[in-house]
Amino acid sequence: MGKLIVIEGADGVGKNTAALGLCDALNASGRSAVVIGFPRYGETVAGVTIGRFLAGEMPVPVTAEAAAVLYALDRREWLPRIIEARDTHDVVIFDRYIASNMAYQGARVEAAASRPLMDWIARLEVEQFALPRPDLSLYLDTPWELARELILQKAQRSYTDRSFDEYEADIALQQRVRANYEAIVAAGLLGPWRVVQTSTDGAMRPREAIVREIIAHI
Ligand SMILES: Nc1ncnc2c1ncn2[C@@H]1O[C@H](COP(=O)(O)OP(=O)(O)OP(=O)(O)O)[C@@H](O)[C@H]1O
Ligand SMILES: Cc1cn([C@H]2C[C@H](O)[C@@H](COP(=O)(O)O)O2)c(=O)[nH]c1=O
Repeated sequence: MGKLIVIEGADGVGKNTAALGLCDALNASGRSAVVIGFPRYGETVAGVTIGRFLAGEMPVPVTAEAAAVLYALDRREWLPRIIEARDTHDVVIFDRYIASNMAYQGARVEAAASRPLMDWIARLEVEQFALPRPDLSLYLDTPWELARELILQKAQRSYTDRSFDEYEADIALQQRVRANYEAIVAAGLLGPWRVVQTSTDGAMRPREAIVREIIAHI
């Protein structure tokens, strides 16, 4: 049964780039690896709905609880593929997983309700939806000014033509998301966790250096 490795962090911190680089490096070294990213835009009922609300196209407000259930459902709809990937590979790399839901939706409620919502999401996804726990999670720590520049460099997205989607456009939300990730890592929720500093002197480290550090943690 393959190991489950999660790459986490705020928007635009380089998760997808690191996940694909890690996958290539593992495959080149003779271990079979595959990347599964969430949300599954356009591929699940929940993923289609998530794309719509991130694009600002939902006719009704999407509360933190409603969004949390949709993101969890997106993973539950994809669970057979997760199990198949785990059964047929040495390593399954997730580009976002349950901690994304905890950090983001926990940032969309008032401070006192944040930790209870994060704990509720973890129970929903692990206990009710039977999603497997990660073997190791890596938090990519990228300064937010740099992450915003990287978001602008991203290729065209499937779900929106905007430069910043609804969550990316909200700078205060992004700051609370980062604080939540730091709290999740410090408390070891769905851990173990390792933190990877992705930049030096205000610039991104080369992708290969980030991947080497992640492999050392694995
Ligand atoms: N180490 C790096 N050096 C230079 N550019 C990078 C590096 N990592 C990522 N980038 C660039 O930054 C942009 C965002 O990267 P990426 O898509 O990997 O971020 P992400 O965290 O997955 O974003 P999102 O949260 O929005 O899905 C891309 O254009 C990518 O090529
Ligand atoms: C998986 C997942 C994601 N989110 C949030 C985080 C991002 O702002 C968006 C979409 O992710 P992307 O990497 O920019 O494509 O959704 C979330 O709140 N809960 C989740 O489970």
